[in-house]
Amino acid sequence: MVTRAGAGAAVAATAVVALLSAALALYGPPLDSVLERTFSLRKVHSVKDMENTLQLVRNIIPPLSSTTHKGQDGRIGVVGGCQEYTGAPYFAAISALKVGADLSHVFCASAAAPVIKAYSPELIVHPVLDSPNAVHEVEKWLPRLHALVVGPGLGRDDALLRNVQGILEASKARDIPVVIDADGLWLVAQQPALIQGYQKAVLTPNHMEFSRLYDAVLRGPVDSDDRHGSVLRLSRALGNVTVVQKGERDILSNGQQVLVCSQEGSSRRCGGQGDLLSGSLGVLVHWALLAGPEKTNGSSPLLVAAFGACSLTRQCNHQAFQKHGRSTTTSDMIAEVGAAFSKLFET
Ligand SMILES: NC(=O)C1=CN([C@@H]2O[C@H](COP(=O)(O)OP(=O)(O)OC[C@H]3O[C@@H](n4cnc5c(N)ncnc54)[C@H](O)[C@@H]3O)[C@@H](O)[C@H]2O)[C@@H](O)CC1
Ligand SMILES: Nc1ncnc2c1ncn2[C@@H]1O[C@H](COP(=O)(O)OP(=O)(O)OP(=O)(O)O)[C@@H](O)[C@H]1O
Ligand SMILES: [Mg+2]
Repeated sequence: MVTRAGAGAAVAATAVVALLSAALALYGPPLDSVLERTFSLRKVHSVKDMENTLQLVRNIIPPLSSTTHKGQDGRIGVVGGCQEYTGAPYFAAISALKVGADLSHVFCASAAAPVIKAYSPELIVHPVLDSPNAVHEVEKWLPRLHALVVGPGLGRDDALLRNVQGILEASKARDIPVVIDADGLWLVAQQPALIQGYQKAVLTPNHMEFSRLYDAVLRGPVDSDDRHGSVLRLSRALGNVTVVQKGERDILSNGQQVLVCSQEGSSRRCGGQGDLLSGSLGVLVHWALLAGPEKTNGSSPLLVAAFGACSLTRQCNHQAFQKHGRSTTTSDMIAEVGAAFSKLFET
């Protein structure tokens, strides 16, 4: 952990922490009161809160043990990858493995499959997403998967999106946690009802994806002076689905709590960093739900998982930038996952 490691101010990480107890009603108290309490707490407790939230992340990480069998620490599926985009699903799926999942599957369009297979012998790649039986082909794997990451490199082809809609519906019916990113968010912006109220969904929009979703769900533009309120409002409007708005600081909310992650990264903004985040989050969501709220001290397991994935991605970015500067790419960041994970979580 950075502060304990003595890096002190070199790493600015801030979590604005849990505001309200689990006893809150579904839609919680008025927005203003949540935000007011968020910021008054934050002024006083930011560094302590950061440390406390990272401790909650540590609590959900399963210990390595000689008695666990292959698969127990996570079988993750990434739904994405088309003719244009093969890097994004690879980055997400390999990140899940590097964080500690045992098996990582990619369900992609047929044109993307040989390319993704050639990047890595470690991934299990299914060329099914553009098949007429796509939903069935993915559905038969669902009982063996702990979490899905939907959207990296998916593209916006209507036929593929229709199949992904079916896959999302099948996943919800089985109560499988889903992280929705990239073009998966495009689909959700067209049909918010797809994830409305699904408590095991986490959305990870970047700046543009957030604006699009906000506009689709709340029928108005984002107030750029009020990012925290905007994230809280979107989460509530979606029925308390967890939302992670990525940016200079990552803002996370489940409509009841707001967390802020400003773990020090770098100024390098190469493509693919968000894929590292969503792939890592797939594993952490599984671990957090397995651990349950007693390990997260009453905080939402999904929020704790999301805070962990944001901190880890930013720490990877920081470490890679120290070595490679302007030439840093997402592959350099993935090479840092092990060391970044140890630094943040294995103290
Ligand atoms: N190597 C690959 O295969 C990669 C593929 N990717 C895929 O590319 C597809 C499209 O993703 P995009 O992220 O481009 O989505 P969008 O097509 O919604 O575009 C986002 C746009 O927002 C802009 N933007 C980002 N942050 C901004 C900010 N703070 N202020 C203003 N503008 C901002 C970006 O420049 C980009 O043009 C997805 O399927 C995604 O997964 C990306 O993940 C990158 C890597
Ligand atoms: N201005 C910034 N300063 C520091 N970190 C940032 C900044 N913007 C984004 N990040 C971090 O970069 C990571 C990816 O966020 P980004 O907004 O680039 O996602 P994305 O556009 O979905 O990426 P991708 O190219 O993979 O699709 C997140 O961990 C986020 O915290
Ligand atoms: Mg993205």
